[in-house]
Amino acid sequence: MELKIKSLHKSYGKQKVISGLNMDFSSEGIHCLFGPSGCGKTTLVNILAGVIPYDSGDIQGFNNKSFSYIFQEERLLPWATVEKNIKFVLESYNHKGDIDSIVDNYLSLVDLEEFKNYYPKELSGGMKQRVSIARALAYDGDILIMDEPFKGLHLNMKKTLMDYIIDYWHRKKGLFILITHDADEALCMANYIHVLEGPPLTLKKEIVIDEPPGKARSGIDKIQKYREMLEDKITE
Ligand SMILES: Nc1ncnc2c1ncn2[C@@H]1O[C@H](COP(=O)(O)OP(=O)(O)OP(=O)(O)O)[C@@H](O)[C@H]1O
Repeated sequence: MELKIKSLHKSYGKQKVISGLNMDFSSEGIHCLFGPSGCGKTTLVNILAGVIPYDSGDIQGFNNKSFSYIFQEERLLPWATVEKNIKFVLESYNHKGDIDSIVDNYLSLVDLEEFKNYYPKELSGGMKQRVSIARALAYDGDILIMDEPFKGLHLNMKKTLMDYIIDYWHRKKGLFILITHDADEALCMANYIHVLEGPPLTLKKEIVIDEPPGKARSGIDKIQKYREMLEDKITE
């Protein structure tokens, strides 16, 4: 399946955030966008998901896809309970299946079953982030976009969710995009790491991990090799 960006341009006023970017997401896997704060990663995934427009260029293969999107900020509906926040998305898109049990399953995954009747303002930042993760996973779109999904989460919860998302990829396959600043997260989850800089957003290097998503961490020697490649690229 061709999933490509060709000669993409995007400016905010006079600031060129993306200027002639070419990237290829056609290979199945977890693709990590790894780059410094402000280089344009969120702008790029917002364009891919159709959240914001682009100025010019060609985006191939993304138009007819549905997206599950874990936004960097949790974007919950303030007037709806935790349960309704997830149900609302599933019902709006005529999700097939038993919506009540889907909601319960994902609330259990993020350890929030007891908070299903709470409103967002009654939750901590990390709890809101977990609702947002549950909502995106429950929606089960064609492409999963995760913009710093584990920021602020406790280590155990982060590990549970990383394992879940890796298993989920192995069941579903296709394209998952992970934005992170954390080399360990990138190395643990991804099999393609696009090392970026900017703005304007530029692809500095693509590291292909010769293992399926999640598998590189099974051997310390394996992960070390890729860590050295990644650290080389950061310090270059
Ligand atoms: N809506 C907007 N209006 C104007 N400028 C924006 C807007 N959104 C982002 N920018 C600018 O575009 C640049 C890239 O922002 P973007 O959020 O895409 O970066 P990022 O790599 O995702 O950063 P971070 O890792 O900190 O989330 C930044 O300089 C930012 O200030």
